[in-house]
Amino acid sequence: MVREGNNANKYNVLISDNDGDASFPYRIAERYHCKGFLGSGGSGLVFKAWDDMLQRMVAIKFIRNPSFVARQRLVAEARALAKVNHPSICSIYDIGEPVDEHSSLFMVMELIEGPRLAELAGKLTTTQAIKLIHKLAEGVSELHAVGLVHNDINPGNVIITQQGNEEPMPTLIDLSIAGRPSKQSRPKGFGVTPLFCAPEQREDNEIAADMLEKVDIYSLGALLLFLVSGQAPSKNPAAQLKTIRRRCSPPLRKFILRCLAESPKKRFSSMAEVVGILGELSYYKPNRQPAILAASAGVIVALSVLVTTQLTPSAWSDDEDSEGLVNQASMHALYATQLMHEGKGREARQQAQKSIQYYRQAITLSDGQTIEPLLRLVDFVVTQQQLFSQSELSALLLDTLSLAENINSEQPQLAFAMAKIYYHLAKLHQPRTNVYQRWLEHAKTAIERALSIQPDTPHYRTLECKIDALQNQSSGGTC
Ligand SMILES: Nc1ncnc2c1ncn2[C@@H]1O[C@H](COP(=O)(O)OP(=O)(O)OP(=O)(O)O)[C@@H](O)[C@H]1O
Repeated sequence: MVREGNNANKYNVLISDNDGDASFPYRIAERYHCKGFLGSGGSGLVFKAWDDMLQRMVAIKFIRNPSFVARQRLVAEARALAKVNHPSICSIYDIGEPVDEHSSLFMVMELIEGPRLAELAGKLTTTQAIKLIHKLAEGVSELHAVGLVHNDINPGNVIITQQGNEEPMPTLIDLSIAGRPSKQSRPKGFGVTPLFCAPEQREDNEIAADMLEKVDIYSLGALLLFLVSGQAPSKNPAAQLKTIRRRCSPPLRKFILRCLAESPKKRFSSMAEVVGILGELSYYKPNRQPAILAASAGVIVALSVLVTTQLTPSAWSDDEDSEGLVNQASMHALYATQLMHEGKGREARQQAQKSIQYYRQAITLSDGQTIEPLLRLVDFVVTQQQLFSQSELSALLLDTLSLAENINSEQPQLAFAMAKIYYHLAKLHQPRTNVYQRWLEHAKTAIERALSIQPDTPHYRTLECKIDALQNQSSGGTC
């Protein structure tokens, strides 16, 4: 059967249900062979193809109606994709020139095959949902770090892949309306998906430059709500969340509501902050808390008051396992974030210190059997710029490094954890200082060690690229 409808375009391309019969809408470089139609959006038609030269399957995006503006948009999308290297953001391979007068530009990218996030709504456990959105947030945070905002994160733009027993990996596609925060004209209402876009994206007023990233924060919160409840956000997400109390702990509810705040100013300050909190939430297990805590399922403050007044690290450390200690650390970390948001910096700092204390105990107790507490401590410390000075953060990382050095293990994860510590130590120091260069060299050696044991681990590759980028930056080049 041949279908046209939604996919009709200037070239009257006919797309067959039988993958083998599909053909590209216009002629492109001969090395690419059409292997089927993947999908279409407002401006593009995407096909699966075989790249004869590099002997691999790829996805190719064609312009639906080639015009000067459409070509500019494709180039802008390609450039946006080229700026980021993260497993949660679709990789770009090339952008090709027209081959004759009836042809146009085309974009060659990584082929991502799997279900859309939309198909998983309501089917994952809460922890799986948090972990998935955590990975996605890491990718979006990389986008923000290079000055881009996605603008249209929705369940149709995230494809889930899974290799063997590894955890599912979400990949964000379609950066066609990704914009720079500094840009004057934003893609107002253009192409965005109404149920998942921020309220300000539906209005006519210009969004202030410092608020542009908040639209992605809103959409990520909306995706998480969608995954745990099976429903898109309604006008009253607080009421919606109450109906799924059993699946949604008080800190998670609070997190989602803050992402979905009507006013962008009330949302989290940055995607990096969102990444940090999702990391904590993925470890938070309400059923591991004492009954009295579970019963006080009101707000995180109630939980935290109990934490601070009734529990001391030493009281817990005697009979607590490493996982329990990490859970305690997460609670204090979440509370620290809450206090910081309320402007209570001193109390927030105390909670952050408690969290660090618990993480340290967990690292000692786990004795190298799991590297998770070490990585989580590093991730927590480096997101605390508001609470600790640069020299304090540096001292905390050095302290963590000595804990890591005491672990006697050949695990690649340990090398990865150490690479991460060295990388952040370098980031805390001024470029071109001797100590900066030394940390970077150590980071490079450690990540190479991890990669020599487990070469195809995406997050090892991502860190390697970040280290290379820092090295290039200090020598004036780019990654
Ligand atoms: N890298 C990829 N791998 C596999 N399938 C893809 C890939 N990129 C896009 N697709 C498929 O093609 C469809 C259309 O892609 P996309 O949404 O990027 O097009 P678009 O026209 O730029 O979107 P819009 O203009 O609506 O923002 C997607 O919904 C998806 O099904």
